[in-house]
Amino acid sequence: MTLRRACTLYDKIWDAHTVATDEGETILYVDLHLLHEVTSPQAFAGLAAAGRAVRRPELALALSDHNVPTHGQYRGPQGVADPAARAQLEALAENSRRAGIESFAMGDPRGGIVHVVAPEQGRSQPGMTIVCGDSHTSTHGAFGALAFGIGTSELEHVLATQTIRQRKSRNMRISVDGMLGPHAGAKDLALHLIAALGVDGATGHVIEYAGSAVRALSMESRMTLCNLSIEMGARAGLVAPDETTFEYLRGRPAAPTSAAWAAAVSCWRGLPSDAEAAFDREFRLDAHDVAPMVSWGTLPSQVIAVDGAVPDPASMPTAEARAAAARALDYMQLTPGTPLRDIAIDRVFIGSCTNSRIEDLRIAARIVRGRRVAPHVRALVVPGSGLVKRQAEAEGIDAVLRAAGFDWREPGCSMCVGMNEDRLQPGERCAATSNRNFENRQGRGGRTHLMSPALAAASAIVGRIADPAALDQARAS
Ligand SMILES: CC(C)[C@H](C(=O)O)[C@@H](O)C(=O)O
Ligand code: SF4
Repeated sequence: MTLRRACTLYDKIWDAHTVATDEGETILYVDLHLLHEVTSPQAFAGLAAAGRAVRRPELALALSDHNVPTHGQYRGPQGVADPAARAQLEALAENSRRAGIESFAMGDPRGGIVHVVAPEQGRSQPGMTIVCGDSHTSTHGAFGALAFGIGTSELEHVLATQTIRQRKSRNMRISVDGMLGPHAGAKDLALHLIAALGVDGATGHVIEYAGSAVRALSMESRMTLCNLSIEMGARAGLVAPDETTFEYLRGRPAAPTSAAWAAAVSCWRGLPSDAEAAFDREFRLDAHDVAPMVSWGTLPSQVIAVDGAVPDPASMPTAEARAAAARALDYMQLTPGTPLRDIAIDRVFIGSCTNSRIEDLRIAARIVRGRRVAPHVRALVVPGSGLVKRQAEAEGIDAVLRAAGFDWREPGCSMCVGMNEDRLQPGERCAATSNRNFENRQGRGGRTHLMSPALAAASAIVGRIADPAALDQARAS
């Protein structure tokens, strides 16, 4: 009898992709290389300067997402006013054309945010190694893939060799059991975890999310959860593949078909961590304890339940936390003790690779149906891809949102990062479904409150930070 070491999902993917080891580092084979226009131009330029070719163009996919305007995309890069943005978009189109890398042009309905499009096309699959010059590459871990962000010089190396040099991380399991409450979802779970662990809480670790509450999540929700792993410092976040994963992938353009599908599924079934596998760290959470969450500060860990009040920096446990909270409150122009529900907002942004998939838009539409956005609020919905947009339009979601007063746009990163013209004005306060509430991120002087699509939709209607329960009460009275 041979005794096999009990392995985690992470171990299995790591071992299967190890090409060589060298002085404590491992050369991993890369199955999928995702590219976008902001971090790739220098890598292609470096490659060209070195006279090297792209080794496996068929294992890459390039998307224009950060800089694209959210209207008139059919005009292509020529329609982009900002010359620096236009140059990056043109470079991506030209570089991928030359290298033979699949790329969806601006305005192609298959285009959109790279972390929405690759799963939607069936390119992100269980057991893969996936890299991209973007921190939120962790999103693809929802498929049971090892997916992480890389820097521009690494990007050039992947283009040239289809491998990446890595040091293995520690492995942490976060087990969430029980049922999430009616208005709490994957976003609230992720924000709760970031608050509990801190923005550096998972540094040096690859997280595996497990437990009955995680198993019960849809693929869209698993992507939201894995997306935010990076905001607690993790190298990557994974969910073991299961029937939910296979059902999502079945029939997608790049998914295997017929006999190859059966073979792939049978291989994917062997990926989950062995029952006896040991993790370097374990963290457990009861899903009942997760409330709808809202950020009050300028870090994704500075969050509290929506029925709470702005905390007092003096109540923080360390001098560092007190200083960070005081600075955050100054930037956010908030006073300790103010109930979150009393905070008026100017803007609402429903979008980003965290929350712009069809499930997110369905939730928003369900909440705003038959209601109106508060008169002082400007609200924006940016679907994550052209196909999400189409699907939403087929379901009448756009009509519901437009009737309520939301602006319905074309796909891209948009106001998540303010690299196109969708930005907050100085001092504006925004309820946002994105993942980072850093100073100036959504526009210079802009103030971001992170929350779920359900809360952002409810906040748009009330004109203040709100949860859907507040709307139910208003309707009943
Ligand atoms: C532009 C890009 C490098 C950046 C990232 O890596 O995350 C962006 O996507 C972000 O969300 O801040
Ligand atoms: S949507 Fe936001 S977080 Fe996601 S890749 Fe774009 S800028 Fe980064």
